[in-house]
Amino acid sequence: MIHIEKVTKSFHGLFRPVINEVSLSVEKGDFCILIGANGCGKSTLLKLISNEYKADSGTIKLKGAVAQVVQDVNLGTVPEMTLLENIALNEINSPKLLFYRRYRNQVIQKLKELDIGLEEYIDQPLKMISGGQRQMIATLMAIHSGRQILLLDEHTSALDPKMQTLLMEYTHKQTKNLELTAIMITHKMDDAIKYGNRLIMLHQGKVALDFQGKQKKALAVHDLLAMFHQYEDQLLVSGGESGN
Ligand SMILES: Nc1ncnc2c1ncn2[C@@H]1O[C@H](COP(=O)(O)OP(=O)(O)OP(=O)(O)O)[C@@H](O)[C@H]1O
Repeated sequence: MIHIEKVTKSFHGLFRPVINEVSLSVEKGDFCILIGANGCGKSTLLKLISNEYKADSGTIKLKGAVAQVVQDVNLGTVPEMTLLENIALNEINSPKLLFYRRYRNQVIQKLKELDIGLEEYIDQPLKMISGGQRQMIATLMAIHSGRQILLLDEHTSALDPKMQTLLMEYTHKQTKNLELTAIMITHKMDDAIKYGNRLIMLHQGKVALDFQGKQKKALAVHDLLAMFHQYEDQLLVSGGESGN
C-alpha cells in the first residue's frame, strides 16, 4: 500500500514545484500505470516514494519495502561482479552461504522462466551483459527481491519490440502472482491501456486524470491519446477523477 498526502517537491531554479500537492493512494495488489509528458514529474514522484528524494511538504506512508527498476540499469549493481552475485546482493534477505548451491539453482530456474537463455550468463561479470539484457535482469531482480512494492521507470525502454512484449507480459503476470503493489511509468499508450487496473496522468506536477475500475476498462488507446494531446495543448478535459 502507498499513501501519498499533499506532497510537494521543488527544485532550485524551477519556477513551479515539480510535484504540487499530490494526494494519491495505491492499494495492495494494484498495478498502476503512470503517464504524462516529458518533465511532468513522473520519475520525481517515484523517487519520492522510494525515499531517494525528500518531499518539501506532505507525507508518504508505505506498507512494505520498495524494489525499483530505474532507467539507469547500472544503478545499484556492481559491474565487476557476476550476474548471480548481483542478484544475491539485491535480495532483501541475503542467501546464506551454506545454501548457496540451492539458491543458485533457484536463480537459474527464475532466469529460465523468461526463456531467452539469460541463465547462460549467470557466472559472467555483469559488465559483459548487454544493456537490454541488464534491463531484463534488473526487472527480474526487483520482482523477486522479496519486496512488496515495485516501482518501474520505463523498464522496457532499452529492449527490442519482441523483448518489450515478453518482459511486459512477464512483469504483469509475476506482479499478480506475487501480489505486489506496482507503479509503472510508460510512454507507450498501448501498454498503458493493456496492463494495469489503474491509470494516472500527471500534468505539471498534479494528478490530471485518474482512471480505475470500469472507467479504466472502457478506455481505448485513441481516447487516451486524445486526452494526452488536449492536456498538452493546455485545454481542460473533464471525465477523469481528479486526485487533487
Ligand atoms: N535532481 C534534480 N535536480 C534538479 N531538477 C530536477 C531533478 N530531478 C528532476 N528535476 C527536474 O524536475 C522536472 C521533472 O523531472 P522528472 O524526471 O520527474 O520528469 P519525467 O516526467 O519523469 O520526465 P521523462 O518522461 O522525460 O522521463 C524536470 O524539469 C527535471 O529537470
